[in-house]
Amino acid sequence: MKLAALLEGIDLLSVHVDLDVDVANIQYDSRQVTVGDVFVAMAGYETDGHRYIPQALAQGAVAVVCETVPEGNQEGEIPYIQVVNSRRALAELGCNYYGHPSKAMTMIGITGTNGKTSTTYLMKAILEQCLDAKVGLIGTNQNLIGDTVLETERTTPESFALQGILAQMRDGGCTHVVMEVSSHAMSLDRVCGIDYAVGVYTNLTQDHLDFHHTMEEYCDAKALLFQQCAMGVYNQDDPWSVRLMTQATCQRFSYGQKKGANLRADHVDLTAKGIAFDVICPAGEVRVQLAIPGEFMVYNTLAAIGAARALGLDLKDIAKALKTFHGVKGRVEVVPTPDKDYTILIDYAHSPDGLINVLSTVQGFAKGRTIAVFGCGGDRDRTKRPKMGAAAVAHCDLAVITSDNPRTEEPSTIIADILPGVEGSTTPYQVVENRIEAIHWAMDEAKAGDVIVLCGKGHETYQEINHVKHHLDEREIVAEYLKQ
Ligand SMILES: CC(=O)N[C@H]1[C@@H](OP(=O)(O)OP(=O)(O)OC[C@H]2O[C@@H](n3ccc(=O)[nH]c3=O)[C@H](O)[C@@H]2O)O[C@H](CO)[C@@H](O)[C@@H]1O[C@H](C)C(=O)N[C@@H](C)C(=O)N[C@H](CCC(=O)O)C(=O)O
Ligand SMILES: Nc1ncnc2c1ncn2[C@@H]1O[C@H](COP(=O)(O)OP(=O)(O)OP(=O)(O)O)[C@@H](O)[C@H]1O
Ligand SMILES: N[C@H](CCC[C@H](N)C(=O)O)C(=O)O
Ligand SMILES: [Mg+2]
Repeated sequence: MKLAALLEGIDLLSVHVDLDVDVANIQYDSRQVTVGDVFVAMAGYETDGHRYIPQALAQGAVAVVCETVPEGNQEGEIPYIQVVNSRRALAELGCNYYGHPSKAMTMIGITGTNGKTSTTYLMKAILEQCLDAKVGLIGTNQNLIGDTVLETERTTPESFALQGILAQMRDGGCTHVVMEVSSHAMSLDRVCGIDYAVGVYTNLTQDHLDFHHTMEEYCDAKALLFQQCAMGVYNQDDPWSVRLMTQATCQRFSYGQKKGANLRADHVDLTAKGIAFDVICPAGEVRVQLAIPGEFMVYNTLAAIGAARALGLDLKDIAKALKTFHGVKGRVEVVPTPDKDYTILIDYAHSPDGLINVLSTVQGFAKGRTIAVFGCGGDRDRTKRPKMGAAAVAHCDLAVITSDNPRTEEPSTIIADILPGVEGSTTPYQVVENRIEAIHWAMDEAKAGDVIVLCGKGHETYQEINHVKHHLDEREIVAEYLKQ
């Protein structure tokens, strides 16, 4: 593809390269550059891509896209294009390179602290059943083209990779894409160039303050989605929704349990086996049943119904589709414990609000004690750690404090950050630093009717320590210990 075609529509400050040159690929990591590529230099949080321009050129880059004039360009021999914002340029290059795949499909973007993954799967099931559509899904657990799985590292991939995935979805026959849009993605322009038919907001509670610094900044990052969609479907019961929608440029459709919501849940019935409620909206009323427990699932279900209604789907068809939904890996997932009189659940709660929600749900139906096994991720928001500790002991009967993904931090330091939130509570707790031993400890401790909730790792089948992912699948740990 010619460089000129790749740059179409992009705001350029200056051009110092032959635009007729053929481009093989686009790279934002110099280490990936091969002959014929364009290298996009981006300033980051760890380092600055502008530093690696010489390396990219040495490896055969035909042009560099950058924000500042490359160092060492005294002779004027570096082929570069200066732009205002490299991250945005990378996204726009991606749109051009792959032929704007998002324009060929109906795009649904879901944002919020908790519930994004759960809601994307609900939405995919609704679209497949109601429209017989082939649906692409992008999110934390995996990317899906219909039923074909693509592994993923990020909740929302970097923009260029994202456009590549969307192209695969378009070429694979998808008519709809449901995707999680993280706040990092909004702040770092990963979804730039995508026009969403529907944007969905679940909720906002503390997480990622290492990156966003304040809740206001975090909210405003998510709010950007509602300047990039035609219809915004939002949780009216969430206190941040007012601020979130202040800057919105889209049409609005609210959901919630309180009066005044455009889509409302009433006569909510919560049991150990799932949820049931009446959905009331201008199009009519229908009883919805879902085989996943938890009041938070009422909200995720409302979010998905709201998005489906925004696309014009029939309310009764939506309810029918939800009846057969079987859940998401690592979200309130039951682990087989044959011959045992206690239950084990795996869940992805990794924020104070996530813990409150899943543990209070379990306390609502557990016949015995609710035993929470949890830790906090390393290299992430430190201020959420004592709050997660306090949330856990307030909503369980026994807390087992352990490691999550320590990343580059000392596990004992992370646990020391959790403990101030736990101390002073009357709920007993035990520290077992090694996660496998912590699970064994909880299983040894469990009595008839108890429910052990393994929190935080959900679908993850690894533990990340010092940049290395070590295999750790909680399903296998339980199964192997039961065999012994
Ligand atoms: C905070 C954050 O999101 N950082 C992302 C950001 O990194 P960065 O800008 O700090 O990059 P950097 O390491 O400083 O490097 C700057 C530039 O120099 C380049 N470079 C670097 C070294 C070199 O030798 N050559 C070179 O060209 C890098 O490729 C990069 O383009 O841009 C990188 C390139 O796309 C991402 O890989 C990186 O994600 C990091 C790894 C990350 O952990 N992100 C997490 C926090 C994240 O995005 N999470 C969200 C939310 C999760 C959720 O709640 O669901 C997600 O969407 O997954
Ligand atoms: N609507 C909700 N409100 C609060 N907590 C929720 C909600 N939905 C799910 N949770 C809890 O949060 C955990 C994470 O849910 P889910 O994976 O759907 O969220 P997410 O927004 O995709 O998270 P991430 O940002 O890490 O990808 C669940 O395992 C559950 O414990
Ligand atoms: N997307 C979230 C996932 C956290 C999962 C949990 N297991 C942890 O490592 O904290 C993050 O990157 O912060
Ligand atoms: Mg997710």
